[in-house]
Amino acid sequence: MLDTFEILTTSGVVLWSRTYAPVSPSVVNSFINDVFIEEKTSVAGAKDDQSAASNPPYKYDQHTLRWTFVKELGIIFVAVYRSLLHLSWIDKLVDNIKVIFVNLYGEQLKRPNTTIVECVKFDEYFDQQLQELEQTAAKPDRKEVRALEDESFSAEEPPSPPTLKSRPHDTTLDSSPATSRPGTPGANHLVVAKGGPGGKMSRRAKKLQNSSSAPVSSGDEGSARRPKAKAAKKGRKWDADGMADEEDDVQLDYSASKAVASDNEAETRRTGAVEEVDASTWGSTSKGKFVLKDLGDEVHSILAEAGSKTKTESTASSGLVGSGLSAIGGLFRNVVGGKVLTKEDLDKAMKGMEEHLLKKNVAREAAVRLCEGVEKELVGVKTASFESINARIQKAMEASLTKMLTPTSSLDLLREIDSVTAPPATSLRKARPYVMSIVGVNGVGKSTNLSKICFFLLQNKYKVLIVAGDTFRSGAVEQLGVHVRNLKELTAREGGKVELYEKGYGKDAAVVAKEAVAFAGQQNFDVVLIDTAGRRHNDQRLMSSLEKFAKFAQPDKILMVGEALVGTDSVAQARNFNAAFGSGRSLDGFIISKCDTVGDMVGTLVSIVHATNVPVLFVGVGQHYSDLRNFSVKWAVEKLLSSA
Ligand SMILES: Nc1nc2c(ncn2[C@@H]2O[C@H](COP(=O)(O)OP(=O)(O)OP(=O)(O)O)[C@@H](O)[C@H]2O)c(=O)[nH]1
Repeated sequence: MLDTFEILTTSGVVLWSRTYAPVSPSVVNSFINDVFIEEKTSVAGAKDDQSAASNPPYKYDQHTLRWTFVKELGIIFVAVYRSLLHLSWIDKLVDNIKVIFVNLYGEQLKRPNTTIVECVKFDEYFDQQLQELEQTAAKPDRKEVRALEDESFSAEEPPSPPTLKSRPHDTTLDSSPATSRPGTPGANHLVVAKGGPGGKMSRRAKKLQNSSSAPVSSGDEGSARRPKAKAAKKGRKWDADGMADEEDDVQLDYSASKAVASDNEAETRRTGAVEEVDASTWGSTSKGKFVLKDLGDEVHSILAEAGSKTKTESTASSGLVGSGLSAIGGLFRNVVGGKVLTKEDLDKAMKGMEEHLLKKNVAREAAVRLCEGVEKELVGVKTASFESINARIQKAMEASLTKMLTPTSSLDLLREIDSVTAPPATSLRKARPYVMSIVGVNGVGKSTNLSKICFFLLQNKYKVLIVAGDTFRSGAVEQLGVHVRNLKELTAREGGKVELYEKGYGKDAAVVAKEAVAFAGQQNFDVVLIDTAGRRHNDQRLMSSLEKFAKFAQPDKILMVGEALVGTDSVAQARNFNAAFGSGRSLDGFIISKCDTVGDMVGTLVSIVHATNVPVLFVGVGQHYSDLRNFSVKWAVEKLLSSA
């Protein structure tokens, strides 16, 4: 969609760029020449904070350029795309990127003798914004399609996932080449030299560098830019006895999957993906440890801060995303101020709120409970004016959601692990490995997210044993083996260590898990991560084996992976898994996977927390090892309350 984005000085020095499709250098050159040198399009009167939408688009050679600039710093932000396309979000992207970049590097660039500004981390911020805005923009299309296909569409249907993107510098989970967006060459993480000898990189030089490393155009840029569809994982069907209805009688032949694995490995080596992992792209150190960072929160707070500075601009016109509370406020226009609110006054508004939550994929029973909480908060409140009612309503909704989603105890995983693997000298407990197991229905992302957690632990230098506890589905052990090989390569230089414990197929998973935990103790592993077979939550027989599993493996933590796009089934899934481990044992947390595919329809996490009172620990936001985030209540509330 977007061909290239550049941040450059008015004299043509590229500070940072991201290229998705080759664009002739003459496009941006002539833009700079016409607009900033010859001033054919006047910028003299342009203000520092002029938004991209206020600047006339520049068109050249079938390309449209949307731009803005910061006069004080002499920096231009320009997005280039094919004129044939209509990118409704492009102005917002340009404006938000300007705000973020200036926030991050503005002060440095203002210093008189600045010679170097490291922009390595800016890739992440850019990706976050691009992904968020693309997803926001994709929503109306989905609705239109649904409206055409089915007039009676209900919010409980899972949304069709938007296209997935590859992050150029991330490590792919499946090791398949990241073809969707050609990677920005490493040198694009500019070391900006301002005034330093030999430090400047001209835009032209930059282009040459880009073109030498960017993939050759196929001549079909449209398709080249479209992410390659990933073959959907085939869900295994179970019969009444808990056996798979296919392949059972077949001699399991893993040669094919092994071939796939080695192909993937070869591809990984060829692309160098695993070589290029950079922990700083997703973790930040805290007391010497990496913590999962919440980029969305950070970006939103940068944007919100910038927005609050611009008092004259309304939230919508400031180009900020995620300003959902005001959208909800609209539901309550029927409420008048200056009176003590009664249940009757609020009835209509509560219905509107319920509908809104249903559209966000929140299960009905959870939506009803949330509305009750808000209503309780508001009945009896005396308000002076409409505005204050509005503010109270927004606050009450936010409070209700926040209360529901906020865990009641600390979820510091690393501290928990340390307390088990290295108990204080005064403790009577002996050091032992920390055991974690992952459960869930088929294909939700158990192995993938287990691997993401492992990557996180390896970044923190833990010694991890991954246990192939899916002794049932053909290929499951080999798939986990591929993850382990990738993780090994990734962390070879980091100091962490990971091994696979596997006993093939057909064995009792509970026994394998127990033996693995004992093995981990003997071999001084810090953490044992046990993968388990996917199972339907309403399959009594398969679910009952979880009780034995919990008894044998004695996990410190049992996490269930739930898909963000699952819909109303999430409540039953969460309840059944939570109850499957026998008396005295239940789930310890959820990982909500595939959040990147649902935009702001993140209601599933509300539904499952409501159903179980078990907290969400992590969210999966993509198909890379680094695409795991700590769950942020603020992030979720913002998404849930944004306009549907
Ligand atoms: N977009 C996206 N895809 C994900 C995410 N997590 C997992 N996936 C994908 O979901 C698919 C299934 O993931 P697996 O980890 O194999 O799922 P599983 O639950 O272990 O599958 P079974 O073992 O068959 O039950 C894979 O294609 C993953 O790449 C995520 O956060 N975002």
